[in-house]
Amino acid sequence: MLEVRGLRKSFGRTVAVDGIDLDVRRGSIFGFLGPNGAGKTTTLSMITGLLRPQAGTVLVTGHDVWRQPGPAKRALGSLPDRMRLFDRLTGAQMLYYAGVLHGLDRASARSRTRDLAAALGLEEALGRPVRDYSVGMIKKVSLAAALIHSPRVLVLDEPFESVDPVSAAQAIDLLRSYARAGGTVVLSSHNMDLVERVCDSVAVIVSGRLLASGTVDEVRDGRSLEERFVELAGGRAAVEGLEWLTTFSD
Ligand SMILES: Nc1ncnc2c1ncn2[C@@H]1O[C@H](COP(=O)(O)OP(=O)(O)OP(=O)(O)O)[C@@H](O)[C@H]1O
Repeated sequence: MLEVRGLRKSFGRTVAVDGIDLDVRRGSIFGFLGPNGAGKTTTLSMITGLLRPQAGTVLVTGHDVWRQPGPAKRALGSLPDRMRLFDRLTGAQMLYYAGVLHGLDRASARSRTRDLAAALGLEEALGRPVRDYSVGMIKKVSLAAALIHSPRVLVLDEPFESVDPVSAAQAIDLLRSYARAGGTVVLSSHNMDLVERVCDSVAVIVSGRLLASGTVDEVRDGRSLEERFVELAGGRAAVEGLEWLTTFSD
């Protein structure tokens, strides 16, 4: 469903993504892991067509995101990082807007809004402006907006960030049933427990390069995913030179 080849992007002298290849199968949930600044958001933004790569190709359901943007983008649902929202709309208006923008008729946009709000625990919030939402509620309404047109491929940048455990469990149930029905999910996360619970396969990106990819068990290689991740990311830095921190200001 998703085929990425030789993806590359620099910002000035910073090489953010340095030749990434990825394949994600239909019906699977793929986790994209990496330390801060590793290149996850840059990669996901190139996959969804928000950012133009300097080299490489992205095929979504066989369609090139840059050469055939129409069919590729119709197949995609996306939750970008730090997305600017039309936050004077209420949650219900925002989801209705996302639905009709993707070609749903009005009645379907309204009924799917209700279904998604129920599945993600957003019913009480639907009538309030999105700008009054908490960070976690914004994630949930953005996830609902990504799902409303039932895309073939979902690309979610840190969908669980700031989301409480009950809501995260609801979101995971929803993603699992979506994947069982043949949907494909690519998500990035720093939460290793959630990734181990929800993902079939993972890839670890460090400094713009993939250092490991495969099933969760293959990448874990007999350890916990967190231990393996820390090792791939270069281990923990020793806390030195911060003696002043324990002198306390008073
Ligand atoms: N628009 C930009 N202009 C300049 N540099 C950028 C820009 N976007 C990203 N970068 C740089 O590219 C690198 C990769 O950033 P990216 O946001 O993809 O990392 P990330 O893995 O998503 O990090 P995090 O886990 O902190 O969200 C970083 O060094 C970042 O500073």
